[in-house]
Amino acid sequence: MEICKLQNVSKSYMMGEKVSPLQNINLVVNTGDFISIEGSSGIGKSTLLYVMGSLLKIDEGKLYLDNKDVNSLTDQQLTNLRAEKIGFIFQENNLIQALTLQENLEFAQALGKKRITDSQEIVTLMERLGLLERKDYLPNQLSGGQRRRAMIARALINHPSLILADEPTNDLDDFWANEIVQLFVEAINKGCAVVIVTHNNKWAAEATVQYRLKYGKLALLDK
Ligand SMILES: Nc1ncnc2c1ncn2[C@@H]1O[C@H](COP(=O)(O)OP(=O)(O)OP(=O)(O)O)[C@@H](O)[C@H]1O
Repeated sequence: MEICKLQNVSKSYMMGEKVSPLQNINLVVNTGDFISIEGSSGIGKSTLLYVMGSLLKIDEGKLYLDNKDVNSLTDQQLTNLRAEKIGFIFQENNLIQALTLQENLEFAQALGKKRITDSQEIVTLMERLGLLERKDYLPNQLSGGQRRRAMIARALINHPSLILADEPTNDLDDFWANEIVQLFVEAINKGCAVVIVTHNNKWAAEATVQYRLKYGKLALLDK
């Protein structure tokens, strides 16, 4: 099942000089896909992920999420679609600073498909991510790696159809990075699709489909 499609998508920034990180990009993400996108720093990987999640407006082309042309959706419909179907893992901390880790996850659940909080599910996920003993901590009281895992928990808690993860293994040692990849694989086996952006070849190679972004174009890498 197709969850995200980019059709001839281009995106530029104008800040004095024009930068065009995405030029005529075509990409289809289906349920069950595990896709990695590699590329050097500043090449446009985050831009691509933001575009895929419809968090950045594109200049040209079409974006389809859950088989819907995002241009045909109202802001509210798009907000609901993102909250219900997409789990974002940003490079920057997107946890709510005034809420504890547990409250952050409850808040995320309240915005999700079911719009109910399920404490058992939160406990199970926190346990898996080694965070249970930190459930009452505020985000800024967590270590960098714990905070990264907390951001991943927030993205996974609502069982999204699509996970868009920007450098998800940053701040993590090999043990936890491997655990995160395993969690992604389990989510994929339950019907999710995962797209990770990374400059780490080791974790990129865990994906079943690998792309490299270079000079505005996506190239498929041989496995
Ligand atoms: N809001 C913005 N306004 C102007 N230029 C931007 C903006 N966001 C990104 N850029 C530029 O677009 C290019 C791509 O940035 P992007 O963050 O997508 O790269 P990246 O591959 O994710 O980099 P990194 O691996 O370092 O995180 C960079 O040259 C950056 O300076």
